[in-house]
Amino acid sequence: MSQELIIALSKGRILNETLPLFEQAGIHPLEDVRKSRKLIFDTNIENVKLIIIRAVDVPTYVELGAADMGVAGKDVLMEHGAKGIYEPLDLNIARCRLMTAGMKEQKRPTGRIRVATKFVNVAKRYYAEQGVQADLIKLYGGMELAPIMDLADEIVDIVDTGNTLKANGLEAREEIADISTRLVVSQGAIKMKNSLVQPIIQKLSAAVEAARQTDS
Ligand SMILES: Nc1ncnc2c1ncn2[C@@H]1O[C@H](COP(=O)(O)OP(=O)(O)OP(=O)(O)O)[C@@H](O)[C@H]1O
Ligand SMILES: O=P(O)(O)OC[C@H]1O[C@H](OP(=O)(O)OP(=O)(O)O)[C@H](O)[C@@H]1O
Repeated sequence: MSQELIIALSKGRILNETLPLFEQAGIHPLEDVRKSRKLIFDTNIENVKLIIIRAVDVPTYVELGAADMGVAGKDVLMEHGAKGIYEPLDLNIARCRLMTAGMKEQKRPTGRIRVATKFVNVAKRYYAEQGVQADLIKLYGGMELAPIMDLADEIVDIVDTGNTLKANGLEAREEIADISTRLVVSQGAIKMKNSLVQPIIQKLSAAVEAARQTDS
């Protein structure tokens, strides 16, 4: 029996940029994933299937081997910890920065601070490295509201254009990491399905390079 390969794609913002890269690499779903309520899709390659799940769940599927490969933001991978997951390729999409931010022209208070974020693990590590005592407040979106409502002194969030910060009277403070979307591969797939995995990495790598050339 031929081996099956499962690739987990993040739905939401990344998906629109991921599908054309996969198409260029010779893999496309057999139906329009944006119109379907299905979560698992056959592709033009008989033994390759796509699952389309929330971005935060991609590292879990790949780490536990329920998916062989995945596509997720570096922010999500950093937050998850992504132990034992290989990260062979930067797909160079959804580029943004993970930053601290606070109310415009207000300094960070001295002593303990309250930090609201989706990225509690990354934030905890970052403030500890900076020698800042931080109480983390887990939120699931709209982080920019937290300092306005005096729920937090600072936030840790994604910044792209900076428009969301500006529209809410906040400013970026420190950069924690440069973020882009990565291709990840499970330990098991590297060991047991390398003959399926390697050609996909190579073709995606060529697609990323072609996109880079078009952009420049
Ligand atoms: N404003 C942005 N500009 C560019 N890239 C972004 C931006 N916001 C998030 N990203 C990147 O895109 C990824 C997916 O973003 P998206 O907004 O779809 O996810 P999410 O809000 O975490 O997902 P969900 O809707 O499941 O909660 C993030 O993990 C990050 O890497
Ligand atoms: O710098 P900008 O270009 O304004 O982009 C940054 C915004 O984009 C993301 O939010 P998203 O739209 O995913 O909503 P969320 O807050 O619900 O996660 C992020 O959390 C910021 O709020």
